[in-house]
Amino acid sequence: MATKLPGASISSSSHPPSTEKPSCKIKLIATRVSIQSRRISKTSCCIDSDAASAISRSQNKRPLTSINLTGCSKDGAGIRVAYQGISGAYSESAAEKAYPNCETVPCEQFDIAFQAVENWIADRAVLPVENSLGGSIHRNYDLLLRHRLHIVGEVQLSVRHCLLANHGVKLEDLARVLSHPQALAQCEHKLTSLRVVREAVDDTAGAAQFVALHKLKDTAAVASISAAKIYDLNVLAQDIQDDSDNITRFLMLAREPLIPGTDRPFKTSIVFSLDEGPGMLYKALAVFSMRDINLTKIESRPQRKRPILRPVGNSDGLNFDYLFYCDFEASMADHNAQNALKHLKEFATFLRVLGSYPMDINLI
Ligand SMILES: O=C(O)C(=O)C[C@]1(C(=O)O)C=C[C@@H](O)C=C1
Repeated sequence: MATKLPGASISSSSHPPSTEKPSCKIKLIATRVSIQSRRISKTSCCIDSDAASAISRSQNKRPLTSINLTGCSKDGAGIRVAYQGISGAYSESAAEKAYPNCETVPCEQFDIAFQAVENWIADRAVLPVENSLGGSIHRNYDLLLRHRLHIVGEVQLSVRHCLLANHGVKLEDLARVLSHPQALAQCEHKLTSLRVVREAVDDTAGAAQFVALHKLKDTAAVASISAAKIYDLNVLAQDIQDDSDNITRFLMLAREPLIPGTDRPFKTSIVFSLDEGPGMLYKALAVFSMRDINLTKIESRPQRKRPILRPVGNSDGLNFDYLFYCDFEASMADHNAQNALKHLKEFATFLRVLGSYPMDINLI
C-alpha cells in the first residue's frame, strides 16, 4: 500500500526491502546513469548524433546523490515526518526543527507514527522521550524496543505552555482544563492554583481544537501559542509551566540507521540487559568510564516478556529482570565506542544499538 504513495519512493531509504517498488526505481536510475557515462566517454574522440542526444539527455537528468538514497536533504524538503497529535502539537514543532521544510503527517497515536514509517507512508517518526520537569516518558521507551526503527536524530525543544480559552472566557469561569498528561504535569503549580478539574487527552493541540470546536465556556486547554493561532483561541496566560526552562527531548526515527560520522558531536543510544548478581550494572557502566566515554542518560525498565519475579542470592526477596537504556556521547564510527560495546557484549545477556546520531546542540 505504502509503495503506491507519491513522495515515499526514492526519498525514503537506502536499503528498502527487495519487494518494495522504491528499491527497483533506485536500481533502474543507477543503471541508466552508468550506461550514459560509458557512452559519453566514447564521444571524447567523435561525437555522433546518438551520443549528442545522450549528452543532452544526461544534462536534463541530475545524477543520484547520497541525498536521494537517505531521503534527507539538509532542509528536510521532500521528507514526510509522522508525529502524534494534530497541527500545533509540540511534536510537530520538533519535526520542523529537525527538518525545516518537511511535510508533517499527524497521527492519532505514537504507535501509528511508528507504523507510518514501517509501512512507507512517512520517512521519519518523532518521539518525545524525556522532559526536564516530568522525566522520562516510559511508554515511548517501550515502543523503541517493540519496533525496529533506528534513531537518526534528536531535538531538544523549549516547551512554553499557554492556557487557551474561547474569546470572552475569563480565568474565573474555568472549571476544567484539558491537555496531554505530560503537559498537565508540567503545569502542576498553575493548575493547582486555579482549582480546576484536569482531563487528559491525546495531545495538546487536540485539546485546543476540542475547546474551540465545542465553543466551551468553562474549559481551557494547555497548549502552544501556535495552537492558539491555528484554533483561534485567546491566550489567558503564557509560560504556565512550573519552570521557565522546560525542555522536551525528541528522537527522530527512520527505517534505516544513519551512517555514523566523526565530523560533529554524536550520541549513541543502546539498550541492554544483564544477569542478576552483585556489581553487574557497575561492571557494565565501567566499560564506558574506563574509555572516558560520557554517559548522558540511563533508564531502567522491567522486561515485559520476563516479568517473573525470581529469588536473589540467599535472600528471600524477589526481583524483576530489567532492561537498561543508555545514551553516551560518542559515535559508533569511533573505535573507542566500538570497543566499549564489544566489551559490554562479553557479559550482557542482550544488547541492541538503537542509533548513533548527531547531538542537538541548539536549544529553541
Ligand atoms: O501533545 C503534544 O503537543 C506533544 O507533542 C506531546 C508532548 C509529550 O508527549 O511530552 C510533547 C511535548 C510536551 O512535553 C508535552 C506533550
